[in-house]
Amino acid sequence: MFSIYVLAIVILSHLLFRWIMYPMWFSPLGKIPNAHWSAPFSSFWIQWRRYLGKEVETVCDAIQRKGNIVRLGPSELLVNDYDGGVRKIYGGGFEKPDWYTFYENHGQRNIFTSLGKDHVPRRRRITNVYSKTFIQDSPQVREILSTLVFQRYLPVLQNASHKQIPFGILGLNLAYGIDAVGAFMVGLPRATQFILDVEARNIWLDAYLESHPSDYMFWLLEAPTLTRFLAKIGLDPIPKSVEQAHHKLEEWALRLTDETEEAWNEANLKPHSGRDTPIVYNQLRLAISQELRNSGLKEDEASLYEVQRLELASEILDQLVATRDVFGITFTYILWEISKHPEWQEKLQAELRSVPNPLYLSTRFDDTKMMTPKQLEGLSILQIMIKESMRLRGTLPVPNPRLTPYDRPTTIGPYENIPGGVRTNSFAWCLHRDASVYEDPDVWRPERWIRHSDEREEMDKQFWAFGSGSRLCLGMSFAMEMIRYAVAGIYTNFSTSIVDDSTFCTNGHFVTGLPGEDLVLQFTPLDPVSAST
Ligand code: HEM
Repeated sequence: MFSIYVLAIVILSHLLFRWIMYPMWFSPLGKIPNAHWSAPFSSFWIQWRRYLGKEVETVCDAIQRKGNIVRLGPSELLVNDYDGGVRKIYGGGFEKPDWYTFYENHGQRNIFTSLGKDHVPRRRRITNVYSKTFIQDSPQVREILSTLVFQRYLPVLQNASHKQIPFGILGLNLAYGIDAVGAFMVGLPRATQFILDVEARNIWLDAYLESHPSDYMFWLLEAPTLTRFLAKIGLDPIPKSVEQAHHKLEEWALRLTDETEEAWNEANLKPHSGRDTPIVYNQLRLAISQELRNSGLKEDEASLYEVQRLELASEILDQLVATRDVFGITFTYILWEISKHPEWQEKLQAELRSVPNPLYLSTRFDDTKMMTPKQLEGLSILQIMIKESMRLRGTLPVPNPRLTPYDRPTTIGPYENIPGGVRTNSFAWCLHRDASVYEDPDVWRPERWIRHSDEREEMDKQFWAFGSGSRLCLGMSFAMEMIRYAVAGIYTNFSTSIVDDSTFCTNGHFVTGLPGEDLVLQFTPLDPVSAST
């Protein structure tokens, strides 16, 4: 009898030490302030907040109360200290967790989801065509952007402005991003034409929304293993329609890949010209062929191995999904801010119309005389207005999770000996609202980017709209080029004012492109006399 009591006491003491005392006082994470009293013992609290869709406000509140490095769960941290943590975590190549697996297509990893040693060679296949130098010097990119902005996108706005009807801009902006990135990847003739074809656009966007369902993203991102297990025992929390919609997009991407492969083969006989060139596909395809040859496999140039075909399709779909996820929404936020600030809008218009070759929208528009990317980038008012808008709302407020390395203890800020496998989370949203770096962080103030000073250097360093380190956004330079040309095209030719933003940006609401969300603007043509000269 006595020995049973002793055994029970030993077990209880062990459990008490293992699950309460160790995580609270003895673990290296024990020194880090807790966002919630239960954080050392359980992830329930933070996961529940995520489940309720309140992650961002929860972490903002935790930073206010507890500082820039906070414990969210037994093995999970929030890191909002750039020099003490973010730089090391993202610059040091800390691994991505299971969170990203959801973004695989065809069961194949892509650049975004690749892990460990698989990442660098994948990214290297196409980094050169996504580099700023390539994009700014490429005549094909220029042709693509001039076709999309001046022959498709702006005429839609011109039409609305002639009829004096307010225009809901979000759908058009989503379409612009997908059409442009698609044209860059697979060539203009094969890319989508969603700017013009609203019906096809809506079918694709609906399939996207069904396959990325906001009501179930918690399960898909935060609990993929549990979700798979529940599905196996017949308790799948995710409706079948989600997988079906994803499958539909995968089939679509595969068809696009096959069409581009056909064009690739034909181009061996008759090379592509200009904007018809599938720039990214060519690059990927050449790299994959080379890898096949290096591995000793004999490749028949005309037929891709099935795995490579799926890999190409996975990459193409992922980059279009990345564009859908962030580009159109970010671009719409920029137009929203510019529309809210008429005094800055006027400064922008004056700058854009004072250059030697303004981007006037006229039937005589000649893209060979179009402002060059470098000229555009040199327009300071344009630059600072875009940057300030992206500081406030650059992208979806996601945690960009990483894992501390297993092969060595890690130091984050003043906290040493953090073991391997601890999840860290950092949000551009919070870094951009750090009052010690950005004075009055909630205020849209482009002039903060004008002065060159130590403060400006700090602000640039902490500007994290595109992430940092080895997993910096691959599409950053292309996205910035798309934004600059479209914003410049709009404000050379129109003024914008807000008609209705009640479904776009309300307090505590993050736009994801759901039906019902929109930004309705009035486009007023600017001085038609000079616009037709
Ligand atoms: C304004 C538009 C955009 C913003 C704000 C943005 C933001 C980001 C951010 C913050 C990351 C890092 C995510 C992480 O580490 O978890 C990222 C990665 C990535 N983005 Fe973008 N992005 C934009 C447009 C695009 C476009 C147009 C493409 C199309 C090619 C793209 C492709 C990617 C890819 C492939 C990655 C993964 C890179 C890697 O893991 O090596 N993004 N983006």
